[in-house]
Amino acid sequence: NLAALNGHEVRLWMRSERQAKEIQSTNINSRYLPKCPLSENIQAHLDLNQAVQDCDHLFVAVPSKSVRQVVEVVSPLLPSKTKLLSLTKGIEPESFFLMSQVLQQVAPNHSVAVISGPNLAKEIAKGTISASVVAGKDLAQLEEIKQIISSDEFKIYTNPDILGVEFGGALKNIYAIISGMIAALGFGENSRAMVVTRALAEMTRFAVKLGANPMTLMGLAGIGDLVVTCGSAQSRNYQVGFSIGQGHTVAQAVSLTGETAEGINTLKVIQEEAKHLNVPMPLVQGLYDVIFEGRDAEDVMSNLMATDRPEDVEFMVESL
Ligand SMILES: NC(=O)C1=CN([C@@H]2O[C@H](COP(=O)(O)OP(=O)(O)OC[C@H]3O[C@@H](n4cnc5c(N)ncnc54)[C@H](O)[C@@H]3O)[C@@H](O)[C@H]2O)C=CC1
Ligand SMILES: O=C(CO)COP(=O)(O)O
Repeated sequence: NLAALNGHEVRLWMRSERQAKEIQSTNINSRYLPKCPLSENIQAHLDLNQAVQDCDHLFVAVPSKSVRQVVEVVSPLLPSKTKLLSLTKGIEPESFFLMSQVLQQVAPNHSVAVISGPNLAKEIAKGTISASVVAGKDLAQLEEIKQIISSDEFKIYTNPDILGVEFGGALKNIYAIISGMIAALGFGENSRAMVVTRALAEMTRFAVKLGANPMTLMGLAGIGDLVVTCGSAQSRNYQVGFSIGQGHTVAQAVSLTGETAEGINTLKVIQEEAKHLNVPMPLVQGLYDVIFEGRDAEDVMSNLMATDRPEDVEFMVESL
């Protein structure tokens, strides 16, 4: 919608004929954005071939579990000029690939960039002021993306560190679940602030182990997204955590949101990889114990910090 409001022709590929017809006739997507009239520059298409014909930029915004299968279908249909942008925040379990790595593998002859940051979709659709960070090797592509979706209400920053941007966006969903869970358990604002701070330490520790720049996690894709997702009941991951804290099972909690909550899948992948790489992540392990080992949430959260490292911050910036 941001691109369409800037006058660009936007084609939305949809599987539901009812939803496509609704958007074509009313410019409303009642299933996901019921109160946000969409730009008339958006055309809904059921036919993927039509949707990507002569396409300059392909925005991939499906859940991480679907990215590979969708891009495998669409890749052969793309013109050679098409550049790919991933909006998806997740990690592929089997390969431990980030979304940019999946896209690069499936569409090796196309430029790939990623976008992430504090971006609750409904607020962006309502035009509230937001910002995102884009990362990628093709600097022309980053500039084009800025031109396509920037506005007075939506600012785009750039960062060369694709790993840091993608790990920030994927890992923050785990901590949003914890934040919702402790809110439901009656822990206070101080506890949330401690969780957010220690989450940043864990995310940075892990991302740096995988080659990211620690300073990237101090930006929109790290602390920015962590703050909004851990602090807002609009976050589906926060909602899932809150429901779990109320005593619902994970399956019940996920179905209550009715939308995608990437944090459950990301938790499984990160817990396993952190153990394999010997990266201490007590918050990740604690949530894993609650969700997959059936440990009592209150006990786990109360004892959690006993196992954390004593340093407040680990990545001291050398004197500038
Ligand atoms: N909703 C938000 O506020 C934000 C979401 N994201 C990320 O965007 C990604 C997608 O999540 P949402 O759009 O929020 O989820 P959603 O559950 O709201 O919508 C997912 C969309 O993908 C479609 N879809 C699912 N599987 C598909 C498949 N195999 N083939 C074709 N279409 C398929 C669904 O029909 C639906 O339209 C996630 O990784 C999420 O973290 C990123 C920033 C903000
Ligand atoms: O990524 C998001 C905000 O930046 C959306 O968060 P949820 O997926 O938890 O709703």
